[in-house]
Amino acid sequence: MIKTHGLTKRYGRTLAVDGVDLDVRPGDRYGFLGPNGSGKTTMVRMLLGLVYATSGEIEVLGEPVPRRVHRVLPRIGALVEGPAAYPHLSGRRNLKLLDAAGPGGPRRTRKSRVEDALAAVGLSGVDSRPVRAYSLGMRQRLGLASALLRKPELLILDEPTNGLDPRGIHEIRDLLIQLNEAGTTVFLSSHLLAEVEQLCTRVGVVDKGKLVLQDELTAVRTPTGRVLVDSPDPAAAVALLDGRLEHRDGSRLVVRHDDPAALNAQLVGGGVRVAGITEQRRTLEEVVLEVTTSSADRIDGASRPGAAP
Ligand SMILES: Nc1ncnc2c1ncn2[C@@H]1O[C@H](COP(=O)(O)OP(=O)(O)OP(=O)(O)O)[C@@H](O)[C@H]1O
Repeated sequence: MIKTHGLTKRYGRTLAVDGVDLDVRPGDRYGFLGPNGSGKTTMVRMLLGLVYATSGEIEVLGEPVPRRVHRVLPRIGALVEGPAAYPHLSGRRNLKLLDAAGPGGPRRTRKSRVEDALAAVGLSGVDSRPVRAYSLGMRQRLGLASALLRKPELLILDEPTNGLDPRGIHEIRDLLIQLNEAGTTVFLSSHLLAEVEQLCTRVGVVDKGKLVLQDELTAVRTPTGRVLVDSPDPAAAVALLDGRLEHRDGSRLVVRHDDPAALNAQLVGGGVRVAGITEQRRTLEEVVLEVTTSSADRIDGASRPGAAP
């Protein structure tokens, strides 16, 4: 779906993207994760032919970009930082103009295409007020609606939940999962670990322009060699565990063990009731901290004494 080879972008002395080999496969919900300033936006812009690479190759939907980007763009939906819209027109009017401008489909079905896109992003009740009166979250939703107008095979989204409140984030996540299950491949950039962990099936981690990790989320989140047990008979469980108990918090036990099924059989066989049992896996945060260096510009700039808030 998206492949890059040795993709590099230099702005003067700044190496914004450094030799990235991206591999986004059909059906992925791919999270491109990195702190602010790590090169995510530059990467997204290069994929869309908006910025030229210094070196390296890009292929999107089997076509070389930027050379054949005109063939690619009608098949994808994109949302890049600060979605553009005519501020004096309503969201609905903006979408109609956008639909008319592209190879969206016949004019008589335009209204239904626009209403479908508005409904998908939770904006169907929007009135005729101009876009300049929209909140940041509404603008973001409108941007997503424009990305959906052409029922794209691939969505490329730069920080799609920027400016949304928790409910909005939840709705957009559900929408992206729904679209993905209906066949759309989703590529999104984000600096939010939790967002990627909850939404994505595959993850790429970028650090100072370099791709330091790329894999399926389940492969990344490897087992820790611990099993989490919840039992209404914790004391009896501990007695059976033979020194393998690592931690106990009320009815919850952390046990050094790598086979939850075998442990469950042992506990139940010993007369211990088990309310819940799962294998503990590393969190995405632990994995990311391991593969990235400390991020110079993460947040610390604003918290320095005397720095502007
Ligand atoms: N047009 C430009 N001219 C010069 N430097 C740039 C330009 N665009 C980006 N950069 C630099 O390239 C690096 C990567 O920036 P980029 O915006 O791609 O990162 P990002 O991960 O998207 O960050 P953010 O989430 O803050 O947008 C930064 O050091 C940035 O200052």
